[in-house]
Amino acid sequence: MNPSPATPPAVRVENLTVRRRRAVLLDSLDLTVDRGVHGLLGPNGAGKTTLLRVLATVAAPSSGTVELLGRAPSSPSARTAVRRRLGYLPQQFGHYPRFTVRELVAHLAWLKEVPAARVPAAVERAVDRVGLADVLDRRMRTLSGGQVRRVGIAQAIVNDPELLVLDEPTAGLDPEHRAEFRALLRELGREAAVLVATHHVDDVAAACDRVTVLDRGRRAVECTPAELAAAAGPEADGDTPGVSPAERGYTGVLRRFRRDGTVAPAAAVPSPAGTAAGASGTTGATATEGASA
Ligand SMILES: Nc1ncnc2c1ncn2[C@@H]1O[C@H](COP(=O)(O)OP(=O)(O)OP(=O)(O)O)[C@@H](O)[C@H]1O
Repeated sequence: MNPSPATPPAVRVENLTVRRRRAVLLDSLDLTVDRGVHGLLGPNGAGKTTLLRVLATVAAPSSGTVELLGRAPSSPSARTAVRRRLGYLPQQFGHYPRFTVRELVAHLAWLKEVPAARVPAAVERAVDRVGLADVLDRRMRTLSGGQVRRVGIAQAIVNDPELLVLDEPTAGLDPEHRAEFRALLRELGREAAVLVATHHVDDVAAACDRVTVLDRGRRAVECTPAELAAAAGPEADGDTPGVSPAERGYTGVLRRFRRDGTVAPAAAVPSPAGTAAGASGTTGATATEGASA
């Protein structure tokens, strides 16, 4: 019997560098992402959006290797093939204010070449999954900012993508819908590779299997949320009230990375049971190298 060929990772990035004029936005980055939810953390300007734009095939790398769903998106036909299997919520989700929610999501489904007969049901399912079934036939211009963001998530998942790239999906969402979105993220991660950039460290702790912390275009660490929570070290702010273990771990990792230029994987590993900040699906592995309308 022939063994089945190994499935390539959804994302394989090696030595990725992105330069714009004289600035280095991403510096020799390595990243491998498989099925599950992978969080991307980092301060303003760290390069999260730049990385996600490359992974969504809307920005080109200056150098390095990028493979998405097993192929390099280096030709127009390869990019089209990848985009059919990709979902992307950009940081700025542009839309047509006069379209209804149904029309907008259907339009995006059409752009992603979802077979016409499947579009109506796919639209209703995607909109229902983000909790907007009751505004399906409302015009976009009548929605709140948080509702528009959720339509953005609906259009990203309407084609049941194998690779889902979400840039700050919870920006502007109220606490109830953020909690619902975490549950949706976990559900999506069972079927797809999901990359999510956020400033909500606790969203990562609650919904991600792995996390990468970027700083100034470089990777500070890649680990599980439990390892991040356990990595606070003396650099983080003690037991500041209101600061979660995951947030302390994030701060400690960043400060150590800036001081030493590296964060040893061992620093992120010790994770006695119960110290994780609600991490789900963590494997305990050591830190590894790893269209808007
Ligand atoms: N087209 C461009 N030309 C030059 N510099 C750019 C360009 N786009 C982004 N930058 C710079 O690249 C850096 C990384 O930006 P990026 O938007 O990727 O960061 P980010 O981590 O997503 O930040 P934020 O959390 O604020 O959204 C920033 O310093 C930004 O000013």
